[in-house]
Amino acid sequence: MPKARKKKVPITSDGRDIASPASSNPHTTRTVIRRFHVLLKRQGQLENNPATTSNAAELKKINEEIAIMGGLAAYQRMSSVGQGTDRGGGSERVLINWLVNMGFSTRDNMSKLGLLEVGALKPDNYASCSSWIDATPIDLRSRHPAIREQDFLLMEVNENRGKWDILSLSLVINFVPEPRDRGRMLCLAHTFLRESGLLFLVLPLPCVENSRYLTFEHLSSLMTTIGFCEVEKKWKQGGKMAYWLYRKVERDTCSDFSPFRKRSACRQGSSRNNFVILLQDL
Ligand SMILES: C[S@@+](CC[C@H](N)C(=O)[O-])C[C@H]1O[C@@H](n2cnc3c(N)ncnc32)[C@H](O)[C@@H]1O
Repeated sequence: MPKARKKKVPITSDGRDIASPASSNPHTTRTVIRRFHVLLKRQGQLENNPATTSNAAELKKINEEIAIMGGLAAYQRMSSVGQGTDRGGGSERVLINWLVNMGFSTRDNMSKLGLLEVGALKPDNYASCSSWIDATPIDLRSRHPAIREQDFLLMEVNENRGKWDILSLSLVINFVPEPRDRGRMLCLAHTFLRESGLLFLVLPLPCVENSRYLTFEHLSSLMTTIGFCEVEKKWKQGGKMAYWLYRKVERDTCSDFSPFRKRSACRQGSSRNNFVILLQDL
């Protein structure tokens, strides 16, 4: 007897429903997210390369695979599953904890802290702190009416210069395929923060622990060059995430971006990844 055929589920659906993350085990989630990163990176490279026939063909194949996987919608769904199960909750908990310890939640007669949350999968990550944090969540693709659909890299510079008390880039830099755009994000964050404003940065630990081009020390000097001073850092051996809190300081007038304009190997070995952040002159 022929086998009954499984009913096909449309995997390219654009469900903006944040309440129903795909059921998935952590291993599947990580595998899919990793594949997305590989595809997005290659997509970015091909889009910036000369338009040859073979590049166009490869780009078409990559775009098809991304679409078959469900596009950004599926990536966001997987990330929100990862946010819940894999990491014991969202990274905002780490930031909130640090801010509470710094006394921000108990300041009298102070206006609320204006927080720009870039790459927000949920609209209410900071709801528990609404008495002292005024959060503005944005994302390339909004999953909820309260999340503004906005590319951070295209935000109006003059409108946002010095506007924000806190800016969150949690698992966003590693999503950006082009290393110079990653650097531009960090520079824009510096511009958008008010004097002494705070930047919350989260990266998957392997981006700094096992990259050929980025170590903790290299990241630290890159951030100093941009004009950030480290306030807090949290990661553990064998963990998945690394968290930092930086304070904006005035950028040195003779800040030299040249050591960060090109890749230079910090570590050797074939098992390394190639994650890198590059800076361009301002
Ligand atoms: C891995 S999710 C991270 C979500 C969440 N912040 C967290 O920590 O789990 C990355 C999100 O960043 C968003 N993103 C990437 N580049 C962006 C940009 N230039 N502007 C706004 N959002 C961006 C993506 O659309 C995606 O939803």
